[in-house]
Amino acid sequence: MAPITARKNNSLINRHIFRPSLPVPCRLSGRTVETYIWHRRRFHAIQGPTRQFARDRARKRGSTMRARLRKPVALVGMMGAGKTAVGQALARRLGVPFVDSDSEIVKAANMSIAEIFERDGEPFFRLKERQVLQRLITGEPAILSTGGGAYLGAENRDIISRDGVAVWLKVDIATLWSRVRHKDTRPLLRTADPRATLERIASEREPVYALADLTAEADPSYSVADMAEEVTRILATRTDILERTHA
Ligand SMILES: Nc1ncnc2c1ncn2[C@@H]1O[C@H](COP(=O)(O)OP(=O)(O)OP(=O)(O)O)[C@@H](O)[C@H]1O
Ligand SMILES: O=C(O)C1=C[C@@H](O)[C@@H](O)[C@H](O)C1
Ligand SMILES: [Mg+2]
Repeated sequence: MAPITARKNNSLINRHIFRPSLPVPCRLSGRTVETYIWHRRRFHAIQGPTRQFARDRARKRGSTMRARLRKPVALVGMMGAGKTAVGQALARRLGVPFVDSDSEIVKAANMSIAEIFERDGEPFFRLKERQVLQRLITGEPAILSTGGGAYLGAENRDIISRDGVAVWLKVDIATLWSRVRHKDTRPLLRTADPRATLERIASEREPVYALADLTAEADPSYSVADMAEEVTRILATRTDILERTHA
């Protein structure tokens, strides 16, 4: 019989460790059997805590997943706040549909937002935005990402609060700028000094965004998933919005 090399022994051992139902490799050399036993002991030592950890994590995730959204949630806030990116992650997490008012306008018009602004002007865009919001807030639980300027209109705020709740994604200027600076798709930032424009718009709008029912404040270190988790936590502070169905 050809001698079993150390490398071959290891792969055999691994197969038996991860598939313990396989017959014990009793024909292996003494050293291999010792190593095998050592690995199995180690496997059993780590198997318990690892499985417990996996169960805890699944339970934690499961409890979040089993929370039931009771109303439509409209994410509001500045360009680059993450209404679209976080909204998608949040909808997946809660198992509800995701809709985006900007995308719906683009789809309906078959033009980009910049093109609509250019051809028909901002007031026309705002009119379409209001009509789209009215259509999207159906009363069914969903996550609705609004355009950055949508919440400024009093009529839009009424549309949102009639059936749903508004959550402000509050993000500092430096973070917003780092996210929007590389794209020129936002017509309001096509100015000589887009950063100064962003700052001005943010300071004018903040008092209005602050009228939202809830505020989720982003830490600059948050990923999209972290922010979705933070919004979930904030929503869960209101049982009329997010009902936990699993402790
Ligand atoms: N928490 C985050 N961490 C990392 N990147 C993010 C985060 N939130 C958003 N981003 C990124 O920043 C960019 C802008 O985000 P997004 O398009 O979601 O903003 P928005 O609020 O929908 O803006 P707009 O009002 O212009 O539609 C995207 O590339 C997105 O992936
Ligand atoms: O902040 C805004 O006013 C805007 C934000 C985007 O979502 C788009 O709705 C559009 O570019 C206008
Ligand atoms: Mg968006």
